[in-house]
Amino acid sequence: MRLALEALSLGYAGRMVAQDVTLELGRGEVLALLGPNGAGKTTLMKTILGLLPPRSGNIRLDGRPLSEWSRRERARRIAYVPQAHASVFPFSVRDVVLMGRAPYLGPFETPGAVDVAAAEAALDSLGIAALADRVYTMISGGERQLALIARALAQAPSIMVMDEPAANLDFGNHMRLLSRIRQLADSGLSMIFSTHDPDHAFLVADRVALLHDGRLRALGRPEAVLTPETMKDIYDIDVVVGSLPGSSVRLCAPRL
Ligand SMILES: Nc1ncnc2c1ncn2[C@@H]1O[C@H](COP(=O)(O)OP(=O)(O)OP(=O)(O)O)[C@@H](O)[C@H]1O
Repeated sequence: MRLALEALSLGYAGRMVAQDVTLELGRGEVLALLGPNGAGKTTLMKTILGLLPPRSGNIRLDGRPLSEWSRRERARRIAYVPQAHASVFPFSVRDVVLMGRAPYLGPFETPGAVDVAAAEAALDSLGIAALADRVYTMISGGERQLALIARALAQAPSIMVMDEPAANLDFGNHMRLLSRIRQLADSGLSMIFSTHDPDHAFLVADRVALLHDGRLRALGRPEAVLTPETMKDIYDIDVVVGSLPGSSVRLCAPRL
């Protein structure tokens, strides 16, 4: 098992966000993290990344407690894609992506040919090679999001944790990203991504973890977890779940 959360409690000083979260993530598995605003998705991701200590319980990476991994070792295994932010520093997109190579460089070492090649390959694989020389602060929110995903790919991790990765993307890039997530998983990368859209889970996730009211309310295959009953219970919205004629993919539509 790549990642195991064992009876994990998470939160901030004086504020418990969720308790008793137990789940495992296997090689090449895609896990979608859903839950209402404030349910604790970002908090859970920060805890998995070692940015926030667990309140109790354990996290194991490749069977070894996360607390025993050095920051550098951890960064070679887990990459994080935050929500696109506007950096204040006018780095080129290529340099932002090259930052993903930091865990492989010594303290004063500058990136070499292998690092540049990894950055270029990551940019290429997302179809944004043309952005390489643009200034990160002067591209669109969606382009920044793709650059951050390229940075994570350049890091060559075995697990990628993504906070609403499709939030800023147009419909085309959105669908291309989801299919890229599936391809990367099929090549062995394990993925956790948060989303507010149940259809994202239906499209690419192997399993869904649903956080609500301080608990892991459900964990399982999208079709087992994202039912009209659960959606009503969690979001107080009536939905229909089904497939369009000629398609096997399930979709979730509101009954307004
Ligand atoms: N730095 C912090 N200190 C204290 N409480 C925080 C902090 N950041 C978030 N919280 C609280 O922790 C809870 C979980 O927040 P979190 O950001 O993990 O939710 P989320 O599921 O990612 O929400 P959203 O869907 O709105 O992004 C919320 O009640 C939030 O107010």
